[in-house]
Amino acid sequence: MKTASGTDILWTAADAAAATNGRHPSGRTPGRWVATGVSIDSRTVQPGDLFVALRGPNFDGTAFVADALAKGAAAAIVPAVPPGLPADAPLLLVEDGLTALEDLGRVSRLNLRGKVIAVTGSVGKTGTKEALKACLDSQGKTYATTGNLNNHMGVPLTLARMPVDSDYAIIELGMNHAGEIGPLSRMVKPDVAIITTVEAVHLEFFSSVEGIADAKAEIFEGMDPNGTAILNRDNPHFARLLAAARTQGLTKVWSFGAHDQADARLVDCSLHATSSAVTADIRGERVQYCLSLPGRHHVLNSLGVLLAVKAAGGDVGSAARGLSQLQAIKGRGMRRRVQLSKGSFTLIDESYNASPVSVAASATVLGKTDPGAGGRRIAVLGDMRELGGQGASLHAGLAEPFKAAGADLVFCCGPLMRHLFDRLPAAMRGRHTDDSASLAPLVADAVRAGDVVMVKGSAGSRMGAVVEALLALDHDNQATRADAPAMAASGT
Ligand SMILES: CC(=O)N[C@H]1[C@@H](OP(=O)(O)OP(=O)(O)OC[C@H]2O[C@@H](n3ccc(=O)[nH]c3=O)[C@H](O)[C@@H]2O)O[C@H](CO)[C@@H](O)[C@@H]1O[C@H](C)C(=O)N[C@@H](C)C(=O)N[C@H](CCC(=O)N[C@@H](CCC[C@@H](N)C(=O)O)C(=O)O)C(=O)O
Ligand SMILES: Nc1ncnc2c1ncn2[C@@H]1O[C@H](COP(=O)(O)OP(=O)(O)OP(=O)(O)O)[C@@H](O)[C@H]1O
Ligand SMILES: C[C@@H](N)C(=O)N[C@H](C)C(=O)O
Repeated sequence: MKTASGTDILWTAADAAAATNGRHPSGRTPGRWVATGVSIDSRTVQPGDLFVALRGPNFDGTAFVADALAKGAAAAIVPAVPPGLPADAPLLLVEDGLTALEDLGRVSRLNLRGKVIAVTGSVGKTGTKEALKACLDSQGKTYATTGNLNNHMGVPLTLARMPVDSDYAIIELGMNHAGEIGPLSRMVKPDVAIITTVEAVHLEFFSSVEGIADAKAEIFEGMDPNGTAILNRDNPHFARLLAAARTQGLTKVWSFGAHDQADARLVDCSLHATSSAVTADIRGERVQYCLSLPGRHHVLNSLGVLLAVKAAGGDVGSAARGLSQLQAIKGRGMRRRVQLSKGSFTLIDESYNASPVSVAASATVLGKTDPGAGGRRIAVLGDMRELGGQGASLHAGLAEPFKAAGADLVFCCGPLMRHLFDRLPAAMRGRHTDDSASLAPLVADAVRAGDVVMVKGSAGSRMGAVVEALLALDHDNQATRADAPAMAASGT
């Protein structure tokens, strides 16, 4: 159903009331409103949204209903009637806001006519989700999780916003504790589920990486036995995940990787500074493509993407062409050329998140990127969070990847990164400070024309401050994307 201007109608008053068991506070019928979006935040609500009031650690969303309606929200779902609203305000009264959001999500999923591809894994969820979207957009109406909305609120919100006539829905599932993915999977009911990889990420609430594998395997819990599980054949936990899929009754378990028994098998690849040329065999179909993101890790993720496209009934050749159009996004590998008074330097912004495996992968990409004349390879690193008792050793262990990558200087901030800093050869040590705010000006002072500067850290380390300080050096404040042009490329 669409509005007169062609926008998808996601919810009518009657459908939302039926889904949530909600009622108008007056006891009358829920009214005649329609919603073209769903929001849980009055600060970003859009005209036509259905605003769902959640209770959080800092606020009670009910307090923002009037604001949401004033901004054009079509209606609000509330656990209590906010004071001061007219008696005919478009409200649905429910027991609990989050439960109502989950109800909307579940009903939306049941009504979907297309295929759902769910993505989890220790790293690469968002990248894989974005790649799937780019691959499937040309093949049918494709809907995907926005950004990183992957938790117990983000996933039902994502489902509640899903147009039910989508041909493909790509839903990201995240966790940092056991028992979180299972309920999300039962809500999402994936037709195809990918586990990108299992690594020491979010270790804090697990006693072992095997525990993380088991938590990721919960993604099978919501699947029908006819669904397809897609696993990383090169990962040491492959056998454990395969066994879990079988226990869940799944018969179709496909794998990807360089392993010679992988269903999507890497045949050949050459890695360059900003892209890779890949030849792969996807269940007997030979494809060659240019992947416009650098690093072997992205090459391996792309095999999982193509296999998922195949499992969802899409066209692999067309999907492979989509992989040449991907662009790294802010905080996740976006490259900028920053113009100084004389010459320029390249900034690789990886400030969104960090874990041992992803920092090591970024070090390799830094190593593949040749500095310009007189330039150096510089890494600027903030603490990797949520690693529990192994944090110190996992930070120190990053010295080897940066040495192997030929990094010239490493700047660090945060108490955990001290362990890496102390492990580096003296010549590689830039500076170490307590936090990103104090490191930012030191890095800005040190950088010079020709340098390649990679900035990475967990979100909580706020490495965006360093990125901002480097962008502020731009001579005319017009730093340009530097994903493809003019970057020096080196072969494998
Ligand atoms: C509920 C919510 O969305 N909160 C966001 C809000 O927080 P804030 O502190 O302002 O308010 P409250 O939560 O107390 O507010 C209650 C509601 O009131 C609304 N509200 C508030 C003020 C106002 O003026 N108007 C309002 O309407 C408010 O929107 C609430 O609905 O804003 C913060 C800043 O923008 C957000 O950070 C906060 O988001 C929370 C943290 C959240 O979890 N949001 C999800 C929708 C989500 O999916 N977020 C993802 C990040 C997911 C993530 O971290 N994933 C992990 C793995 C999962 C781990 C899991 N166990 C977990 O702990 O989450 C991963 O590694 O990927 C995202 O934002 O990207
Ligand atoms: N297979 C992989 N191996 C190692 N690093 C990877 C792999 N896939 C992606 N990465 C790196 O991991 C980091 C996070 O990527 P991405 O945002 O896609 O992961 P994510 O699982 O969505 O993370 P989060 O949920 O914590 O936001 C990036 O630096 C990315 O380059
Ligand atoms: C913010 C969340 N999506 C995340 O990525 N967390 C890890 C710990 C990080 O910030 O590196």
